[in-house]
Parts: sequence; structure tokens; C-alpha cells
Amino acid sequence: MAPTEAEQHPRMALALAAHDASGRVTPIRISRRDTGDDDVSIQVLYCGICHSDLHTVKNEWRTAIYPVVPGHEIAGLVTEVGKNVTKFSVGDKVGVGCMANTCQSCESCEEGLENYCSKITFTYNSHDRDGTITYGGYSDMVVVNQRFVIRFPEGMPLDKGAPLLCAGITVYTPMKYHGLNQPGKHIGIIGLGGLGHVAVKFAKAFGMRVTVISTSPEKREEAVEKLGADAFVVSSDASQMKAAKGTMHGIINTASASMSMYPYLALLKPQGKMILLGLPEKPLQISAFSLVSGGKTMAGSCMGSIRDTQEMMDFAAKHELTADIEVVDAEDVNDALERLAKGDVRYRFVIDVGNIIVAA
Ligand SMILES: NC(=O)C1=CN([C@@H]2O[C@H](COP(=O)(O)OP(=O)(O)OC[C@H]3O[C@@H](n4cnc5c(N)ncnc54)[C@H](OP(=O)(O)O)[C@@H]3O)[C@@H](O)[C@H]2O)C=CC1
Ligand SMILES: O=C/C=C/c1ccc(O)c(O)c1
Ligand SMILES: [Zn+2]
Ligand SMILES: [Zn+2]
Repeated sequence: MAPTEAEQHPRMALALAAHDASGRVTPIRISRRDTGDDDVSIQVLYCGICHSDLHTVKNEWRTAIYPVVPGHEIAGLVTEVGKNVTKFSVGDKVGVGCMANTCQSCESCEEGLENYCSKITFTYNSHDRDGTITYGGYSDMVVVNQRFVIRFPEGMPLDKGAPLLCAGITVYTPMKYHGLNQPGKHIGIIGLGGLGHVAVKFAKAFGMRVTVISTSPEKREEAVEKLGADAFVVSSDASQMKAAKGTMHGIINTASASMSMYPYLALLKPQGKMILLGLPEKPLQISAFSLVSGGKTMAGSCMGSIRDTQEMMDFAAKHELTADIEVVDAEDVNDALERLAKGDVRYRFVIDVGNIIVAA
């Protein structure tokens, strides 16, 4: 007879889980596996709240496997390592992003691009290799295969560094692979939220000219004065959009809601690139003319590889680049999710997971 989940996962952990599409989470006790030979057990101290967490718990992608324990911007301390683990030791500061496992044998995995593995196991809401469902970092401990654990560089704080494990790598990857990391080139960033604000920081660190394209006029001053953007365009202002037309080598689209792509693609120079990162519930609207007429490219990009995640973290540490965060206690996570849905965050909520023990 197949072992029960309790037999497979004998360790009790505390977590925050969604049980329906209301967008709210409640404290629950979950079970985690023992530390296997290739595993790293981690005491979670901080976890970022990504908009993907909200999409998932509200079942906007129709993928929710309730109870959902979200969280894939995980930062904490190693508490135990398996006998095959040599890269990490107890007490190390580490992180976990969007991936908990991949097949390690397909073409993508062989190329070190496991973020494109067709058999990927996401950190939460995903079928694991042992048939159980993965639970994420809104929990006081996680057990992860060593291949998917990231070392925090010296000087990188756990709280402000946690969002880099998803938001950071997700914007870093297209800049690296689409040549949008070259000094002097002009890049547009659609959406000044969790991903968008770190995209501004990375693009400035690469020496690029950066224009934020936003639906929120009230974000202008901070975008320029605090984040270092060179320009700020309100997408609903026709004159501002017209003035920016045909000026950008590339655009990174981090918008979490659907939109008509036409006005945004018009901002690209001929042969410019629009990289889609945002995963809105409803499809984007696009006409062929808006790509064909200028020989423009539209591409998707998904998180990033483990190798690139470590590279990104090391680059961020070198440039003292962290996320702008608002730390929330476990009992305030539902308020944070509500505020995130309204875009009322500057620019990433991070859960002080240490409090979950109190809340549950
Ligand atoms: N491809 C991938 O690998 C990944 C994808 N994602 C996805 O990226 C998206 C962004 O995530 P995150 O940064 O955490 O989300 P946030 O909610 O923090 O930011 C999203 C931003 O999108 C903008 N926005 C919202 N509605 C609209 C609209 N109707 N038109 C244009 N812009 C809009 C807002 O910026 P402003 O106020 O400036 O307009 C908002 O701040 C999500 O859909 C998430 O699922 C996240 C991580 C990885
Ligand atoms: O927040 C990160 C989510 C990334 C993601 C990318 C692709 C996909 O199919 C997902 O379900 C999530
Ligand atoms: Zn994410
Ligand atoms: Zn694979």
C-alpha cells in the first residue's frame, strides 16, 4: 500500500493557507518531509508576497490546488543538511525562489535552463516528485533539494533580499538574454510594482536610460527621485505616450492586469523588443500590425535559472541593490493581500514569518 502523506512527510510545520478563491489565508499546520540525503532544511524568516501568490490563491489562473500555501521569495537559515549536501552548512543564510525541483534530464535542464523544464515542480501549488503538493514559504520551515537553494551573499539582508528570489531574477533574466543590459540603451518598464521597481534598479545598475510607464501618476516623484528612473510616462496621458513614441530599444512588461498592447508597442524603436513578464488573468489584446510594421519582437520570459539566480543575487549584493519593502506580521497578511490587489504597496510586502508561530 502506498505510504500516506503523513508517513511521507512526518514533520509538522506552521503555515498560512488559502482554502478557497476569496483571496484570504488562515493559519494551518502542515507536514514536511524529513531532510533527505540531497535536501536542505530551512527555518523561514522572511517571505515576499508576489502578485503570483494572489493570482494563485484567487484561482485567477484556474490552477489552484487548495489548500494553497503560497510563497516563493523565501529567505532563512539552514537548520539541517542531508549527507550528500556539501555546498551548505547549518546556520547559512539562504533563499528559495519559484522552483523546488525539475527533471534534470530534458534539453532545458541539460542546458542549465531548468526554469523551462516541462516537468518543473514549482515551490508551491505544484505536484512534487513524491506525488504530494508543494507548500511554499508562508510557513516557518521548508525542505528543498540542494539544487534549488540560493546562497545569500555577504551583506545582503534577508528581508530586503527575499523579493529578489522571484521579482529580481524575473526581471534580470530578460535583460541578460535580450541585450537589455547595455549602457546607454533606452528601456521602458511597464508597471511600477514588485517586479517593476527592481527592474528600474537593475536597469540603472546596468547603466541604461529608464522610462517607467505607469497607470499611477502618484508614483512619478518616487520613481524618479528615489528609484532613479530617468522619465515617467502616465499610460493614460496621450500626449506623454506620443512624446515617447519610437524611443525605446526594449520594454519589460510587468503589468498584472490585461491591457491593449498597441499603445505600448508604439513606444518601441523599429526592431525593438517587448518582453512579457506579467501574467494577467485575461488575455492581452494585440494586432499584427503593431508588431509587423516596425519589425518588432514580443517574447515571454519565465523566472530564471538557478545559476542566473545566484549570479543575480551576487550582482545585487555588489551594487547594494535590494527591494523596497513593507514588512508585515503573519496576522496582517490578509490586509497585505487586499492592499496588493489595489496596488497599494511601495513596492513589495515581505512577511516576517517568525511571527507565524504566534499567529497559529
Ligand atoms: N513571468 C514570470 O516568471 C513572472 C511573472 N510574474 C507576474 O508578474 C506580474 C507582476 O507581479 P508583481 O510585480 O508582483 O505585481 P505588483 O502588483 O506588485 O505590480 C504590478 C503592477 O502592474 C501595474 N498594473 C496594474 N494594473 C494595470 C493595468 N490595468 N494596466 C497596466 N499596468 C497595470 C501596476 O503598476 P502601476 O501602478 O505603475 O501602473 C502594478 O503595480 C504578475 O502578474 C505576476 O504574476 C511574477 C513573477 C514571475
Ligand atoms: O511569480 C512567479 C510565477 C511564475 C510563473 C511562470 C510561469 C507559469 O506558468 C506560472 O504558473 C508561474
Ligand atoms: Zn513570483
Ligand atoms: Zn527538465
